[in-house]
This record gives sequence, structure tokens and C-alpha cells, in this order.
Amino acid sequence: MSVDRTPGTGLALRDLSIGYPARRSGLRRTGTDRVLAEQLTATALPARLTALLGPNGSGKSTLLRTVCGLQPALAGRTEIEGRDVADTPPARLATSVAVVLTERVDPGFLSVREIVALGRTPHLGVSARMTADDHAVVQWALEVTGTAALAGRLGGELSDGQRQRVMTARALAQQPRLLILDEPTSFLDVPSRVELLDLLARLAREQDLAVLVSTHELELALRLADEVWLLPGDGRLVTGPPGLVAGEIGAAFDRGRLRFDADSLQFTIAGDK
Ligand SMILES: Nc1ncnc2c1ncn2[C@@H]1O[C@H](COP(=O)(O)OP(=O)(O)OP(=O)(O)O)[C@@H](O)[C@H]1O
Repeated sequence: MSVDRTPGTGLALRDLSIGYPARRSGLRRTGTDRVLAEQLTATALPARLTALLGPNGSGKSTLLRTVCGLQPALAGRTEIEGRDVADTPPARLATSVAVVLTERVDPGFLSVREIVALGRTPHLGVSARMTADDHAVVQWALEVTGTAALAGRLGGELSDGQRQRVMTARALAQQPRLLILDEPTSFLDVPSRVELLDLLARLAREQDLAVLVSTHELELALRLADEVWLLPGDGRLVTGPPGLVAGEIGAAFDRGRLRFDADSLQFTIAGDK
């Protein structure tokens, strides 16, 4: 299913600083701002899969929440499709950005089809009625994510992996220009991880969609992504094609006997034959 639309510009970070402001007690600040990364400048372009990598606690979720306006930036700004996120009303943002975060959503007694149909909400007119086109988009999203067979099941009866696919389907049903996913592979079995990242890479190209996905699947991401954003945990964001960023991965992830080999894009255990 393709959408007729003008070329997009994706996501741009402009001198963005992310982190957590100092706590306040009344008018008094207690402590200092906790800055995770500063003055970040980067773009996630349409038709590209951008993989956000970094060790635990480096700030991946914080960055994703900040770029889509769910958390304030400490400084700088984010533009989505050329519009400053901080100045864009949420209803307008919802027509161009879909977000799948790690927070567990309770789908209650809605069926999988109804959950996926929620993705159409920003596009419905004042009557809030789904048209035949809306239903077709929902069916397409179910099919491409391999969840069509689950359409009649209750959301509350899904496994973690199935729920993750359904939330991805809901995000696709939103037909965004920018799709942001925080660790969408975390509950999936190995073949499903490959399948999902491969699907995201394909959808990015076919739908002219900018996809920004955080993952701990380093080797897979380096093979499938067009662009890598690496948060090494030292306040920087290193960006570039996988081959160029691979050298930095070692410095960010090597520990103990574990070594990342930038040529084979794989981890090895030093001393093992
Ligand atoms: N609400 C908060 N207030 C203060 N600090 C926070 C808050 N949420 C997260 N942090 C801290 O910010 C840092 C980055 O956390 P974040 O969840 O963004 O990392 P991450 O790269 O997504 O980690 P992981 O790979 O483990 O999911 C961590 O040190 C975390 O403890």
C-alpha cells in the first residue's frame, strides 16, 4: 500500500541536548541538570532505516522520547518534516509521526484489529468514521506485520512478541512520515527479530518512510540499517553509514574479553579459538 504524497524531509536534530533537569523544591533547584548528550546534530532521512545503538543507560530511550516531544529537550530543538516539534500541536504531529515505545500498553478488551485501527484516529474526519480506505490500510498493516491471523484475538491475550508486532502494525496504520520504535525486537525470537528489522528496512524504502529504531541487535542493525546513530555514553552522538561507525562500536561496547570486530561486524571473545 503506497501513499501519494510529496517528498518528506524526515527528522532533524538541531543542537539538541537531552537529559533530565535538576529537581525543584518549590522555587529552589536541588542538584544539577543530568545531561546525557549535548549539541546533537543529525538527520534521519526518508527511505532510510536509521538504527540507534548504544550501551544500556546511554540515553537511547531518552533521545527517542525527546525527539518526538514526549520529553522536553534541555536545549536545542527537533524538526519533523521541517516543523519544530515543540511548536507543533500533538494532533498535527500524530499525522506525521508514529511512535512505539517500550512502555507496556494495556490493550484491555480491544481486538487486535481494533487496536490497529486506533492508528487511523489522526486521519479520521469529524465524524470519526472509518472509510473503506481506512479499513484497507488497517488490513495492510495487519498483513505486513504478520498479525492478520491474530485480528480477532483480544489484545490482552497476546504474547509479548505478538503484542510488539501488533503495536508496530498500529504505528504503520497511522501512515506516518516518520516511524520511531524503541527496542521493537526485545521480546521477539531470533527469526522474528531478523524479520522485523528487515521489514522496517523494506518499508522505509517502499513507503519513503523515515524509520528510527533503537535496538540492542548490533550485528543485525549494522547489516540492515542505512544509517547508524551511536550513543557511546560519553555525551556524543556518532552518526554515519554502518561501515563508518563500526569502528566506534568497539570502543562503546568492548568489555572484558568481548571484542567487536569492525570488519566482520561481529563480536568475538578474545582468546577463544
Ligand atoms: N526519569 C528519569 N529521571 C532521571 N534519570 C533518568 C530518568 N529516566 C532515565 N534516566 C537515566 O537516564 C539514563 C539513560 O536512560 P535511558 O533509558 O534513556 O537509556 P537507554 O540507552 O535507553 O538504556 P537501555 O539500553 O538500558 O534501555 C540512565 O542513566 C537512566 O538511569
